[in-house]
Amino acid sequence: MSMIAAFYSGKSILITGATGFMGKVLMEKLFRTSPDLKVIYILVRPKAGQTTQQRVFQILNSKLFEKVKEICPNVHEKIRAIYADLNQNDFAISKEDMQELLSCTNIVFHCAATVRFDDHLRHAVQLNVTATQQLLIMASQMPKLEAFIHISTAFSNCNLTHIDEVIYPCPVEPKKIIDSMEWLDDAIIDEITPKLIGDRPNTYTYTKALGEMVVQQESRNLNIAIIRPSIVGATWQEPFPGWVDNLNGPSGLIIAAGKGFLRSIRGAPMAVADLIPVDTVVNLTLAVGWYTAVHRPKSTLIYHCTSGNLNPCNWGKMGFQVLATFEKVPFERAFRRPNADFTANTITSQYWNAVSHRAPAIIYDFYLRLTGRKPRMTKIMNRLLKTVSMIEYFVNRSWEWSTYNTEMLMSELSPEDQRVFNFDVRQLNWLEYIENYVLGIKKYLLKEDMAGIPEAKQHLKRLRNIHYLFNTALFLIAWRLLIARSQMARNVWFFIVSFCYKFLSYFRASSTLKV
Ligand SMILES: CCCCCCCCCCCCCCCCCCCCCCCCCCCC(=O)SCCNC(=O)CCNC(=O)[C@H](O)C(C)(C)COP(=O)(O)OP(=O)(O)OC[C@H]1O[C@@H](n2cnc3c(N)ncnc32)[C@H](O)[C@@H]1OP(=O)(O)O
Ligand SMILES: NC(=O)C1=CN([C@@H]2O[C@H](COP(=O)(O)OP(=O)(O)OC[C@H]3O[C@@H](n4cnc5c(N)ncnc54)[C@H](OP(=O)(O)O)[C@@H]3O)[C@@H](O)[C@H]2O)C=CC1
Repeated sequence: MSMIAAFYSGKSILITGATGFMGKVLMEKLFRTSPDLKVIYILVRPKAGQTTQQRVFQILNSKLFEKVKEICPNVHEKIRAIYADLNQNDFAISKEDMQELLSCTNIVFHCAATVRFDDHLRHAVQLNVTATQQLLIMASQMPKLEAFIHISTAFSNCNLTHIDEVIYPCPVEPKKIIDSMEWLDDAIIDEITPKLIGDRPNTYTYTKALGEMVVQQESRNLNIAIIRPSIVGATWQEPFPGWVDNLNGPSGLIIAAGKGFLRSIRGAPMAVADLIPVDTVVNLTLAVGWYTAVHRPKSTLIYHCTSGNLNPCNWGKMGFQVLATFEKVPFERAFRRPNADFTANTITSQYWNAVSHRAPAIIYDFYLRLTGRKPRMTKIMNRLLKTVSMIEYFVNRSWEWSTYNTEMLMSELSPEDQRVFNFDVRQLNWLEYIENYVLGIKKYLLKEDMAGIPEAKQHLKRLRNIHYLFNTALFLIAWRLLIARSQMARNVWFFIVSFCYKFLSYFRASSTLKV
C-alpha cells in the first residue's frame, strides 16, 4: 500500500491554479491514487464566457480525467469549485466559502501564477507576490492545516548559474514592492521595471523570486515547502504519455516548427534543455506534501524538480528528435516543410529571420492579396518572433541546480511509493519522451486525427516540389540578371555551356563507335 496515497485519504485539499496545466494533472493524480480523499477545493474564476461550474465540468469531461472517472465515479461530488479571483482583496471569496476553507483545509497546493514573461510588473506582483502573501495569511488561520506547498520555478534565480536549494534574497524587500505598486502609476512602474528586475530576463522570474521571499517571511509556524520545477513539459507516463494542453514552454515552438513557420532560433545546441515532465512534477509535489505534513522539517525545504544534473539532454538532441518525429507524424496543413535549425549568433539569426521568416511571410501575404484574401502571415510571424525573442535567453544558457533535498526525499520513500509517485528523472528515455511529446501536441493540442497522416505527408511532398521549383526559378532569374550585367558572368556561362556540349558530344561519339 502506498503511504502517500493513504495519507491523502480523508483529507480536504485546497488547490489554487487547478484550471492550469499543472493544476489539472495534480487533481487527476490525487483522485486516481487517493479516491477516498474527502474534498478538493479549487479556487476558480469565470473565464472566456464560462462560469466556474462550466469550467470544472469541462475539465472533468476531458480525456485527461477518463481513468479517474472509472476509479472514482463520484469525482464530481468531491470537487468544490469556489468562486475566487486572486487579483482581488480576500480573493473575492464569499464569507461562507471562506469560513469553510479556513475551518476544513488540511493541505494547500499553491499553483496559481501568471507565467507570462512580458506581464506588466503591477499584475505580476499582484498574482505572484501579493496573492501568495494573502494565501499564507489565510493559511495561518486554518487550524487543521498540515502542509502548505508553494510552486515556484527553478528559474526564479536564473541570474545565477549554480543554484542551491535555498532562498536567495532580492535587493528590494517584497513588502516595499507590494506597497509601491499601490501608489505608483503605470508609467513610473514601466520606468523602474528594468532596474528592479536587474539581470533577470523578465517580470515572471523576478516576481517568482519575490514570491519565495514572501513565503519565507510569512511562514510563521506553518509547515511549508517550496517546489522549483524547470521547464514543464507534456506527461511522461501518467495518466498516459504526451498529454499537454497549452502553448507554454517548448510546446508552442514545436507547433511553429512543425507547421513550418519557425525555421531558425538563436540557441546553443549544447546547452542543457532542462525539461521536466508535468507528471514528474506532480509526483514530487504530492510526495513533498506528505513528507512536509508527516515529518515536519524544522525549516522550509526547497526541492528542485529539474533534469539537468541527473539525466541531461541538450537542445540539439531535443531539436533533432523533434524534427525526426515530424518525418513520421507530420502536422497537417503546414505552411512550409519543417526544417528548423539553431543559429549561433545575433547576426546570423537576423539574417535567417529576414530570409526564412519575414520574406516568406511577405510573399505569402502578397499571394493572399492577389487572390482577394486578407493577409495574415506577417502578423503571425511577428508574434512568433516576439515569442522566440523572449525564449532565447533560456536556450542559450545552462544552469546547475543542486537536488539534495529531492534525492533525500526519494530515499525516504518506500519502494511502493517510489513506483506510484515516481519522480526519478534518471529513468526517463529522452528520445521516447520527445516523440510522445510531439505526438501528444498533434493529438491533444492541435486535435489532429492520425488518419490524416498520409494526406499531411502528401502535402509536405507538394511543398517540397514548390520549394525546388521556386529555388530553380529564383536561380535562373538571378543568373539571367547577372549575365545581362557582367562580362565575367557571361564568360563563365559560355564556358559551362561549351563544356557541357563537348561532354555530351564525346559520349555520343563513343556510344556510336561501340555500335
Ligand atoms: C545540432 C542539431 C540540429 C538540430 C536542430 C533542430 C532544431 C530545431 C528546433 C525544432 C523545434 C523546437 C524545439 C524547441 C525549441 C526550444 C524551445 C525553448 C523553450 C524554452 C522555454 C523556456 C522557458 C523557461 C522559463 C521558466 C519556465 C517557467 O517557469 S513558466 C512557463 C513558461 N511560460 C511561458 O512559456 C509563457 C510564455 N508566453 C508568454 O509570455 C506570452 O504568451 C508571449 C509573450 C509569448 C506572447 O504574448 P502576446 O501578448 O503577444 O500573445 P498572447 O495573447 O499570450 O497570445 C497570442 C497568440 O499567441 C499564442 N501563443 C501564446 N504563447 C505562445 C507560445 N509560447 N508559442 C506560440 N504561440 C503562443 C496564443 O495562443 C495566441 O493565439 P491566438 O489565440 O490564436 O491569438
Ligand atoms: N509551465 C511551466 O513551464 C512552469 C510552471 N511553473 C509554475 O507552476 C505553476 C503552475 O504553472 P502552469 O500550470 O504551467 O500555469 P498555467 O498558466 O497553466 O496556470 C495558471 C493557473 O493560475 C490561475 N490564475 C491565474 N490568475 C488567476 C487569478 N487572478 N485568479 C485565480 N486564478 C488565477 C489560472 O487560472 P485561469 O485558468 O482562470 O487563468 C490557472 O489555473 C505556476 O506557479 C508556475 O509559476 C514553474 C516552472 C515551469
